[in-house]
Amino acid sequence: EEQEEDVLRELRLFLRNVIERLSLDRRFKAFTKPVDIEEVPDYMTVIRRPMDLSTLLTNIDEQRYVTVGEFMNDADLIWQNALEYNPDSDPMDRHIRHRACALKDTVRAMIRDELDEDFERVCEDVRESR
Ligand SMILES: COC(=O)[C@H](Cc1ccco1)c1ccncc1
Repeated sequence: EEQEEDVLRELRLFLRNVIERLSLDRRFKAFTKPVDIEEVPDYMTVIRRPMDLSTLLTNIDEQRYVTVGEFMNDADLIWQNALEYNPDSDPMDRHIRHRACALKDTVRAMIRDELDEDFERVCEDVRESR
């Protein structure tokens, strides 16, 4: 009902703000758009579920996330894919893995510091009611 739509609207506003702030951080430039499969032709053979910040934003606008947990399942793909596709000891791989771990820690810190646990519980009740 209306109150449920108000909660989901507030969730989308919170998640869009998280994405906006991550996208402004220069460390996370490589994660802002899908990996270019012209530049990296084997990417789709290695990574089954590509994810990036612009796709997360599209998913938010398409109302795919009813809880922060559902959002985190997709957000985690960004850093998990980066660790999986760039596993070598060469400096380039180490650099993108360090940035992927920074992305993971930053998202988790934002949610821990800024998301009210009662609000997330209401979102989970909405998910269970559907
Ligand atoms: C999330 O980004 C990636 O996984 C690509 C993979 C990639 C390899 C070659 C071109 O792109 C990446 C981009 C920048 N620096 C390292 C790796």
